[in-house]
Amino acid sequence: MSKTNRKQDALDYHSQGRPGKIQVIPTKPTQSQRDLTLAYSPGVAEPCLQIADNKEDVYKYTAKGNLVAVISNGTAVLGLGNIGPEAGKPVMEGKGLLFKIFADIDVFDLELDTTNVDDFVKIVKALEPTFGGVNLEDIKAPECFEIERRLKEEMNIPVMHDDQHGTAIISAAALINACELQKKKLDKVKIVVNGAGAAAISCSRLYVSMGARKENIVMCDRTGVIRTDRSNLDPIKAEFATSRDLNSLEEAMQGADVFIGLSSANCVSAEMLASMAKNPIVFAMANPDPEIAYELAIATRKDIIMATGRSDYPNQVNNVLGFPYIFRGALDVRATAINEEMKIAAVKAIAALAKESVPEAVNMAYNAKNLKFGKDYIIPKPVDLRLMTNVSTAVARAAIESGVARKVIADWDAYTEELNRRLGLDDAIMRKLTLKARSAPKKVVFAEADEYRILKAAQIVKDENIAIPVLLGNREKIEQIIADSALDLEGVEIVDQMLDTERVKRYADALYKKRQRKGVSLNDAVKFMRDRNYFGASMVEFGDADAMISGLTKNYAATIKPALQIIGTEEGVNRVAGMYMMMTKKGPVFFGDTTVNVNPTAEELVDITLMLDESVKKFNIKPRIALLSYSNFGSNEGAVPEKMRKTASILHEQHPEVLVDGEMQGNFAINSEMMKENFPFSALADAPANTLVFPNLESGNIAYKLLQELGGAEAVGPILLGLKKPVHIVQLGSSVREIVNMVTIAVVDAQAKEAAGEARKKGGLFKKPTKKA
Ligand SMILES: NC(=O)C1=CN([C@@H]2O[C@H](COP(=O)(O)OP(=O)(O)OC[C@H]3O[C@@H](n4cnc5c(N)ncnc54)[C@H](OP(=O)(O)O)[C@@H]3O)[C@@H](O)[C@H]2O)C=CC1
Ligand SMILES: CC(=O)C(=O)O
Ligand SMILES: [Mg+2]
Repeated sequence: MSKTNRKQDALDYHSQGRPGKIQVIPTKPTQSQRDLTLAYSPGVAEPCLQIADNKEDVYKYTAKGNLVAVISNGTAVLGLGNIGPEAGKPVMEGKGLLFKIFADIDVFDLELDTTNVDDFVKIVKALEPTFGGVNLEDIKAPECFEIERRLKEEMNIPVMHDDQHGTAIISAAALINACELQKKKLDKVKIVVNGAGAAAISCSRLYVSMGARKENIVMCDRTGVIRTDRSNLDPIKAEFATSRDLNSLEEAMQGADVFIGLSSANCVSAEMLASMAKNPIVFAMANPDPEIAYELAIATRKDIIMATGRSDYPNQVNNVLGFPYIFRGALDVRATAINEEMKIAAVKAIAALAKESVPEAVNMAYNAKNLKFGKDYIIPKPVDLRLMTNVSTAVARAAIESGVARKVIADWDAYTEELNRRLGLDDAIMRKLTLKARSAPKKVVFAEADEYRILKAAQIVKDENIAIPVLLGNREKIEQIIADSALDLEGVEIVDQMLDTERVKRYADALYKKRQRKGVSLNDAVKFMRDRNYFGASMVEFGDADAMISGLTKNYAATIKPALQIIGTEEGVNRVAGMYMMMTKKGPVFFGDTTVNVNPTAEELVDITLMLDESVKKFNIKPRIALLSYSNFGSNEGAVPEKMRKTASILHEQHPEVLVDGEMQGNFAINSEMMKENFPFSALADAPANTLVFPNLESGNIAYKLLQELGGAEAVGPILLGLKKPVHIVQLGSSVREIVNMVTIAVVDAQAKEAAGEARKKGGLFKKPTKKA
């Protein structure tokens, strides 16, 4: 894309539709006259009076606790300089947008038409009743230092000048990691800082507090090197003045280990970079254009670690990685300040996160195969949702421990869940299942281990200790993909069924015994074992693995058939069925059958309902089951309503312990108020259904797919019900996240089946067959 096009795109982005980037949205219902009476006069007087009695109640009855002011006077907007408050507004709105999407914090951006420090301080101070925190932005040095100092002293809510401290926190995290990768010690490195403004001074101060030596720092401004013998030396710049005989940036750069650019575009040359020490670290952070272009820098030095403030190159060192989460943590404990302890906690959390395995969603967002801690990935990416939990939690903890919190967090797991919920990641169930899986990880055989996504999922479940993966397939091919994608699967067992003649024979013998009267010869059985779905299912049957995952590249029937022939259904169960756990905004809802039975009879639907009932209980959820149709309790005639009615009647008669009702329409099933008003006799009148039984495969399948695409619900499944041992089949083309979810469920399923087997054995009801392998 040409530069002119990009310019027009950026202008269009801001001007099209409703101008600007943010709007205010009510958080309470406003449909009825009653709502309006409560929202405004007279109802609103009640919270007013409560707050008048107790000022702290402002946090209870208003948006204050989640509202941050982003305040600027436009005197140092990005690296564009003093362009004024109106011209700075797009940046401040942009920060508002980032606060919201990354940390669910609401922002009013305020652009003040004053360069006078006293006026600025007076205005902001008077805003304290409105806001939970203040983010000062793009105010030039040296005024910014006094403004921030005075506001911190005089205000009782957290105040942070982000260009100072946000930048310092992120760049310090990046610097620690870059030093480690370049094998340099922070207390030894020679640092050149170009720029002596808000960002540069604060970054240098933080590096010193983290171990860098002041005497190893040379700072430059527009005039050149800041020397102790400079006349009229600004007292803040004097803090980093050097007594060394250096006159220019060019001279300062010679032999330096680290360059920190917080100045303006293109003021560093290739020659300057070439003169730096071995394995240099260069953070050219001026926005929007860095001190030296990324391409030029990496072409000049092969041994460089290069970072910029931009999102379109590797290593974006930008304060966006910090401010949303620092304020989130501070607001959540109602901190009175953002202090050094909280900043250092943020540095450590960000630096540590870069070393953890990268979620596939992040890889996908950057079109990367497998981002990994290294020269091109020294700090996390801004889209990494784990920043929210890791950084906010670290900041909140530090606030409590350092005594600036007015609210204490007692249950940190619940807090983490709350943070995830804010991001719409309300998959508490999946997290609980993950914990359960981790408590006793099981051996899971991956039948399609020559697929990158399967291998990436195997690495994740191994890293997270959810399962012990076994990779089934051509060894050479698997090892090649692992090497090409830099996956870490060291020590993981690979089974190549083509070369494992002993097991092929053993498994084929068993299959032959089972199927010899169904047209399968021993020769056929041996041939079948070359198919990984037959071999994998046999591994599970023989106890060589506890569960199998397959189906990514084959259709459902091709995977399910071997499992049925080799493993078979559970005792007393005549069929298998598929269930989806749909993660909706209203919590998890289970859908069945979505995968196997095309047009089940009422009797077959009874079996399916009982299987769903059993399975939902395994998730520690009390099933509330609705039998769906286009009719409510006889309101319409037709084959389908009749079938569902018959299913309900058999279940009510033969299984009164199951909480089920029908037939009913989908909206009544999940809206208990509607149900109560119209059908108060229904078993689902008190609370909505959480398990939906569909009359046939097409309705179930269509419903879950539409909900996934239009409703934004995550689908976990299909969870195969009814098999004696856990075989789970991921959908054709599933994502890594979906595969990991299925492995987690397979492990929990294996644990449950093992426990049920033990219980039966103890009760003498069922003698477990002795394992042969
Ligand atoms: N990546 C990130 O996250 C962030 C990047 N920044 C970037 O850092 C830069 C500075 O921002 P901020 O500190 O807020 O602004 P300030 O106005 O407070 O400071 C700017 C400083 O840069 C110096 N400077 C400007 N041009 C040059 C040059 N060619 N050579 C040497 N020094 C120069 C100025 O020198 P003098 O004192 O002589 O005028 C001044 O000291 C901007 O480009 C901004 O985009 C800032 C915050 C975050
Ligand atoms: C990123 C930022 O805050 C700046 O460049 O000013
Ligand atoms: Mg800024």
